[in-house]
Amino acid sequence: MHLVTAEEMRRLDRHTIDTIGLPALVLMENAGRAIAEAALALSAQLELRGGPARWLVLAGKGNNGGDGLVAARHLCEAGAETAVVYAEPPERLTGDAAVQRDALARFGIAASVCAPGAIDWRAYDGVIDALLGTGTRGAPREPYASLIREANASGLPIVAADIPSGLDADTGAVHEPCIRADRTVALAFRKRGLALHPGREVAGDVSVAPIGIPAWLAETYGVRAFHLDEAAVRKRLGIDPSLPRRTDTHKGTYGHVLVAAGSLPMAGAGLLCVRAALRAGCGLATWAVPARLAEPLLGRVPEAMLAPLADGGRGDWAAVPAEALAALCTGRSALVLGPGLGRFEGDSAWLRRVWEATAGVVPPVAADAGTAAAQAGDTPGAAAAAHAAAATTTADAACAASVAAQAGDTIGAAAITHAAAATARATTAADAASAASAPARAAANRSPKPLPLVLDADALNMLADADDFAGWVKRPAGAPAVLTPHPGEMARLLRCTVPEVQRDRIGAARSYAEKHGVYVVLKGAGTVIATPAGIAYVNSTGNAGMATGGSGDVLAGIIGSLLAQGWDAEKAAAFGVWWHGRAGDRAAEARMTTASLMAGDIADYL
Ligand SMILES: NC(=O)C1=CN([C@@H]2O[C@H](COP(=O)(O)OP(=O)(O)OC[C@H]3O[C@@H](n4cnc5c(N)ncnc54)[C@H](OP(=O)(O)O)[C@@H]3O)[C@@H](O)[C@H]2O)[C@H](O)CC1
Ligand SMILES: [K+]
Repeated sequence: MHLVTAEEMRRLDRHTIDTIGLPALVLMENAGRAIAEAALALSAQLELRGGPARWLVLAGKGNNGGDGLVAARHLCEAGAETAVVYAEPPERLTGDAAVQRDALARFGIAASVCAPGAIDWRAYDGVIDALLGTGTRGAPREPYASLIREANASGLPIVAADIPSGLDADTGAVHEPCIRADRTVALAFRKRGLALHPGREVAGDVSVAPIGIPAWLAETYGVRAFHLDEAAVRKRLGIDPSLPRRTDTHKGTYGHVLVAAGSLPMAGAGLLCVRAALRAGCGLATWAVPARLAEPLLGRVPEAMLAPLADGGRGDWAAVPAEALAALCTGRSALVLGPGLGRFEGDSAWLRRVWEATAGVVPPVAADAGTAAAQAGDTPGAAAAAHAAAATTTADAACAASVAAQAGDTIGAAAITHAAAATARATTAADAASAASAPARAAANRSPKPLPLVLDADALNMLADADDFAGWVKRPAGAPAVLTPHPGEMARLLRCTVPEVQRDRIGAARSYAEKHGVYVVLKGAGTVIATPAGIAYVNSTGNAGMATGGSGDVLAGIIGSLLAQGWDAEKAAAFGVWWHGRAGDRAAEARMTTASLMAGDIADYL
């Protein structure tokens, strides 16, 4: 379940040898035996030509090579025809690997030294790659490089010891050349590079073999990266993926998510997000949209409620005050903001007001009436009043009234209805404001209730453009922020390049999460989830068919829905990502090719 770096592995290795007292040769013996067992299991599946399986072990000069030599012995004992090719003259082997070299010679196993082009690959049924392990630095040099190329070209099944030779154990970067394994037997712990792309593609089926290093040692040494598979979902996150429910529950038990998403050219983003949120189990979902979109969207998701926000007839968010959205948050249990939102003038400051309102801070409002109400501590009232002040049409003022009403704020609603009437009488915006301000000012003294927030898509670009993010209010424990950037958005947030993000995805997500106290979901193959406490998960589910428009909107809806159901952010983000990938895999299985996958299919297979 843990994902370790080469350096962490060395420390765990040393502790086991020096403090626990298991000799390194014991670890190597266990390692080699596990590799041999994996090879034998693979032979059992292969259609061999009748006789015993013929295995070729490629051995480097380090301990990875030593593991291979042990595997050769066990294969031989199990009746397989086994030969060893050393990448370097065997006298260069030292320490435990040299012990194994000598034992191998006395065992009577055929061994030769590599001469590029001299191996008759047709004489074997499979290859054990024990050339390079966690001691690799940079791209394989000769003669390792030639052996790797020949092994790949042989078409024989390859079992890699610990990692495929040529793979960067820490980052998942694949050097040229790199072994393309059918199976990898990771020793003691899965190395990070086996979970991260592109390393994951060259590793084949990965299994983790216990070799005598206790799993708890990883915790002691502060290993805080995890492979997110079903075992981790169950054991580490403590989640039963069938999400059983108590019978004596009702829709109110499962939270109410508010999705603020969609604009004229991208209304579908909101549609996907809301549908996914409902499929992910929230009791209620409200979809806030620019008012112009409301009518065409009526009935498209009959299970969700629509909350039209006065938009001056534009069909986008440019004229929607942040306070109007903040007002809608009252009575909701999570907000998803961003899918299909678009960009507009002053949007970073707009986002800050939503951020602060959802963090429990009274947002500063533009209009006098709003300011007065805000000073009275009445956010929905303030928002409604500000909204009304900004309203220039009867329709917008009426829309503001509906916002206040939906927020459950009857005083604010009354204020706005008042304002709407004022506007309808063709009075000025100032009249509307003053009509609104009195009742709003009289509103009860109460602080806005903080709620969890998911920021996706353009909301992330707004955040990236905010020069003052470090100064934004820190979110209280019950109102975490989950950010779901793709690598481009992550690069903008970190002010670096996409290749820099991709070179160290765990580091990128983790550094931003720790610095800003947020949860980061860095999307892409092997999605990384990072927490403010420095814990990171690398997801194991999903497929390339999910690289399609709307897939991220579905994910944001799932995470928002889980947050609305009261899940803590680490579980909501990690399980949400795993479930999203799992649904994508199930959807792909139902089609002829992953290429046919559409984002809506993912929501359908939740
Ligand atoms: N996990 C455990 O506790 C155990 C792991 N075992 C296995 O040991 C390896 C790590 O072994 P190590 O000896 O540290 O390293 P390698 O075998 O990977 O590499 C050895 C030498 O290879 C040379 N090297 C490094 N980079 C390159 C390169 N790019 N091209 C060619 N050669 C390279 C380097 O020698 P130099 O002379 O060049 O410095 C290395 O010394 C681990 O992966 C497990 O398989 C134990 O067997 C059991 C316990
Ligand atoms: K290897």
